[in-house]
Amino acid sequence: MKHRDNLIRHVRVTPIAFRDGPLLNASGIHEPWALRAIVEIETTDGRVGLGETYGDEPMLRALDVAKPLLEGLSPFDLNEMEQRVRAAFKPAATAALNAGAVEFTLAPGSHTAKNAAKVTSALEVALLDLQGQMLNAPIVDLLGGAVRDSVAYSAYLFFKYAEHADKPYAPDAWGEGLSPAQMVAQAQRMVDLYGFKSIKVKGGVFEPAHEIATIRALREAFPNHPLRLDPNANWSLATSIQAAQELDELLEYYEDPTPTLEGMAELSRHCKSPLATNMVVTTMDEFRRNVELGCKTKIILSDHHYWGGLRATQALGRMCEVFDLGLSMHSNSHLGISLMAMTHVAAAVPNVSYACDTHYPWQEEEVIAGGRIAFKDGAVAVPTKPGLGVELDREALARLHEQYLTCGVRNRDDLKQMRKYQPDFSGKSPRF
Ligand SMILES: O=C([O-])[C@@H](O)[C@@H](O)[C@H](O)[C@@H](O)C(=O)[O-]
Ligand SMILES: [Mg+2]
Repeated sequence: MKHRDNLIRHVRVTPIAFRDGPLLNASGIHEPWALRAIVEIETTDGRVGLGETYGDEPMLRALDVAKPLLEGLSPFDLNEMEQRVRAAFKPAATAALNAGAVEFTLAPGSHTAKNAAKVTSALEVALLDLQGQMLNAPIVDLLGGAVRDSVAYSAYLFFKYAEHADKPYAPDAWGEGLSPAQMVAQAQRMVDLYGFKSIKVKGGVFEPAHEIATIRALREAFPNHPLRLDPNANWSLATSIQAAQELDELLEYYEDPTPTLEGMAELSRHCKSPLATNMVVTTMDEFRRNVELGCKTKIILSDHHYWGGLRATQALGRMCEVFDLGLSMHSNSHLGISLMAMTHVAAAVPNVSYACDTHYPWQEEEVIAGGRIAFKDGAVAVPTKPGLGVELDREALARLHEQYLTCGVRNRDDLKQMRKYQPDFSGKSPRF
């Protein structure tokens, strides 16, 4: 049988909800349940390719629209799949879908532009998984082969409460993380458990002075670990400039302290730390505008989930090389299928020059067979099994789907959740 004789027979999307900690951020706080969608693409010979992506309602609807687009394709038709998805999700087509049925409303506002990229990515990973299984090769080999044996991740610290306001299950093992000393303890635990060699702090939560004090405490406790702070654009330009005077000595990079590309460009004139982003350069259009502004935002945090997939992330890597920009990797609450996809692509992009972000240590539950993916010395070994290298644990999938059905969360809303703790929480941004 020729590889192209094997066609796509069925696409299944299963929304899941898994436990997530009370992690604080600029918008508010994580809800007790994080949502993802597990994509399974089945071929005529009975193989199943896996993908993992966002599980909020607009994404589920977008995937519903995308399912029939795979009809008649082979897992090797990535370009044709992408063209079909682009045609179905270009703004006019999206408007028509939205007009057709109110409940069809896809991702709102500026995110509309990302619908095609998000859908392409979810499908591409599952199709690459199938290709790898058919060719008996890991995905990284389909991307040109690994340039490293393992992919380094950073310890991703969050200010956090000890437990959720709603108390839907027993508190996690991490305890409260509010004071600088508690954050040092959180970092120590994460470094001890996983061996991370870089540390990132999710900021934009407390007064900048408190977050700077936390970074100082971490610097003292971990003199050799590069440190990053990410206030998620919750600091005004003036606050970011002022904070830079102290942070410049302490940070490996200063991630999205202030909103807009223009704000970041202005900030760059007043600080020494390189500026990194996953907020102001999220599409090729924004990439071009960053170039027009003189590439003042120096490090791009790629994320295959919204950049359009693994091959698109490789293309982004090339673009960063051309414009002499650094490259790192962003994450959101995710499970092992995503971690594997991130690891394959990071292994195939030579200029991923920083340890990548991952929320994985915060997740207790899994949907893949064989237990949690291991970190050694802060890194995940590049998989060598065919395809993604992971299989679904069907019982776990059923359990996490049941949690989705009963948890009541349908769209992530960190602000609404925060108001359960602080009813007058404004959600104003930038707040400091
Ligand atoms: O999980 C969070 O709270 C993060 O704030 C996440 O939503 C961000 O997208 C992300 O981690 C970031 O680096 O901005
Ligand atoms: Mg960020």
